[in-house]
Amino acid sequence: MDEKWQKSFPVSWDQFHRDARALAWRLHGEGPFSAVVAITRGGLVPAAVVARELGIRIIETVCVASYDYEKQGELQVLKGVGEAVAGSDGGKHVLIVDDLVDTGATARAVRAMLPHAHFATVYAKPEGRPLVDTFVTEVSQDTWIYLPWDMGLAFTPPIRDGAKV
Ligand SMILES: O=P(O)(O)OC[C@H]1O[C@H](OP(=O)(O)OP(=O)(O)O)[C@H](O)[C@@H]1O
Ligand SMILES: O=c1[nH]c(=O)c2nc[nH]c2[nH]1
Ligand SMILES: [Mg+2]
Repeated sequence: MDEKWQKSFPVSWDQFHRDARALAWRLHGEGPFSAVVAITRGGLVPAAVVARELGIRIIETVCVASYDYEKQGELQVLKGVGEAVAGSDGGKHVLIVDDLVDTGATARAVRAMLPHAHFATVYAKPEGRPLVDTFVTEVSQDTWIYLPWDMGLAFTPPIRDGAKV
């Protein structure tokens, strides 16, 4: 692990589903929302859960890439928000969903596209937190969140032999 990341926060599918559902509960009172914009790829999974819970059927994507594993590179917007969802009102009644906010670079870029939309993430780190309207769990800035789609089952050495928390 890069020395910038001192702690790890592994999340199972079960836990992620529970946390995404908790996000939907928090968003329930904020709407109504006419559409969800998922920030790919990480936002696709919570967007599906939230859209199911809140009965939203219009799902749009904004495609952004910035990290190559744990290294942050230049932010690239590969696909913007379609006109049908973006409209002319700056995204009023639109819900933007991502898995997490870290430095806030991704959130800042997408917020600029839809300034009046509601921005929601499952996890938030302190630097990015001010950019998010609704989130579920905060983790420290030096924590790397391991999402379930990036992991597989593997042997873990006993604590006595140097297993890391
Ligand atoms: O707040 P930031 O510092 O911008 O980091 C947060 C973003 O980084 C990750 O996406 P990534 O660019 O790795 O692409 P992915 O969703 O396809 O994994 C994560 O899913 C967020 O979208
Ligand atoms: O899987 C991830 N975990 C993180 O903590 C993170 N921060 C930015 N991008 C990230 N992706
Ligand atoms: Mg992402």
